[in-house]
Amino acid sequence: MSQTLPAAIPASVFERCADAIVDAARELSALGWTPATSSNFSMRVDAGHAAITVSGKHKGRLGRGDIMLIDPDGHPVGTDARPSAETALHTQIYRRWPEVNVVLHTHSRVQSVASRLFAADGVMRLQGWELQKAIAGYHSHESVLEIPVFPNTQHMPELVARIDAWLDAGKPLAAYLIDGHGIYTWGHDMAETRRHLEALEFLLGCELDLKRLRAS
Ligand SMILES: CSC[C@@H](O)[C@@H](O)C(=O)COP(=O)(O)O
Ligand SMILES: [Zn+2]
Repeated sequence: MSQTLPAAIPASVFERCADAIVDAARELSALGWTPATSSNFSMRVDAGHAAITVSGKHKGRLGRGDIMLIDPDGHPVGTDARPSAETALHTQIYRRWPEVNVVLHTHSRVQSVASRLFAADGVMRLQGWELQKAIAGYHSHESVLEIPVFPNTQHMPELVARIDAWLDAGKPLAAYLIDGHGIYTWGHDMAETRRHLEALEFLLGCELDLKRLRAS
């Protein structure tokens, strides 16, 4: 894929973003969280652009050429490559939080099973776990961390509207699950977003273990 950059974006800046995405994708894939071309990743490049994974590639085997530039509406910039099918979820996050610079979406087994198990409640309520403090803004295990589970759909505007409705109701949002699909989380930078994703994977896994043990 060839990427022409707008004059305002130095090649080194785009390449730094692309490399950070490729490295994270490879590591998350090695954990088994991106099976079979699933998952997508992005990073804000400047106020008017984000770098995002192209659609349909195996995320464990990406190169710099598999990362493309989009505008705030998710349209390709300087390339005819096709951005992630879920680009609208990334641009929504950048629109809603100017301080967010990275979005990670994965499909781990734990995330997928948890999304199904808590879909009927519409939310997964986490409380009492020390690791909740790994999520920005949560300072105690006693806090309540709500992870909504939105119904899956191939129609992104529907999903975007549900997420907007949650936020417009004034509810905090650090991540969300999509039923039978996976998780989205975000952060100020790659390190913070990776921390969120790892913490959530751990917390979801603990909740699943508890459910299993209590049922036995
Ligand atoms: C291969 S199934 C997963 C996709 O449908 C989708 O949910 C996903 O995460 C990856 O889509 P992509 O368009 O490659 O970003
Ligand atoms: Zn997905």
